[in-house]
Amino acid sequence: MNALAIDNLDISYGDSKVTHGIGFEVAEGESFALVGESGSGKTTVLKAIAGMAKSWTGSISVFGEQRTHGIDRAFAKQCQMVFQDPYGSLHPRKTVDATLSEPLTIHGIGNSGERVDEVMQSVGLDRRFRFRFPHQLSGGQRQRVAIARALILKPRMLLLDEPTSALDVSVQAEILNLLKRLRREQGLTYLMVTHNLPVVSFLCDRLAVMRHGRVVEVASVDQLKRGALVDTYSRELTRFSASHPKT
Ligand SMILES: Nc1ncnc2c1ncn2[C@@H]1O[C@H](COP(=O)(O)OP(=O)(O)OP(=O)(O)O)[C@@H](O)[C@H]1O
Repeated sequence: MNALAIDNLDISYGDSKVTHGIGFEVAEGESFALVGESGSGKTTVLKAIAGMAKSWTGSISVFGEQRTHGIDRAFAKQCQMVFQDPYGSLHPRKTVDATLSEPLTIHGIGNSGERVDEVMQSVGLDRRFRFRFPHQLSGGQRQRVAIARALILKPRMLLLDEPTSALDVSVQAEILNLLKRLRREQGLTYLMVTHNLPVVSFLCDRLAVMRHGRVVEVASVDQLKRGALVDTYSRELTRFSASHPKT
């Protein structure tokens, strides 16, 4: 079964249509990247899947279930989103413990103490951080908390919106290694938005290149590494990335 199947997806903000006939599929256990120029609609696609962009037509199916236009509990247990900026996405007045316990309370799951302990361990957060607030953590630690929050309900898929781009370069590799390990250990499926093609090569199996709200090419990471993308814009993007490796 596919983890995700998107077909003919048009997403709008008000009168402005942002994506046009988007379609791609992500297999269970696969790591799939959305790349392309700024404003091409990559984050908007993640938001529509997550129920945060409500005006769309077409079809979005997650583990065989058609998505509705909102956020529902059954979906939240299957699929969670991790945002770019861990500081902005964590409540400043909630401790790590409160942040991680909240989804369990909402879903009526007991055993909260043990589950929080277990998830903190799985993302490499020491116990001593459990009752700290976001401002008492480093950027990398905050992103570990955000990933832990996404994992606490044991979802099968993560939507990752540039999960390392707000972090110091020295911390980016740690978080990428963590995401790679978690995927292997938990059999997770990833759909990740990034500008960084080396990140795609490191963490993904396939990618879709987006431009002006359309998918212009779907390719394997092997093709990317061999410089064998075929679309003119995709080739420009890889050339640009090779000459500007840090962008
Ligand atoms: N909440 C919103 N209301 C209105 N327009 C929006 C909203 N969010 C995004 N847009 C517009 O939708 C288009 C796509 O934005 P989106 O953030 O999906 O692009 P992106 O490819 O993820 O860009 P980036 O790589 O810079 O993050 C842009 O023109 C953007 O200005």
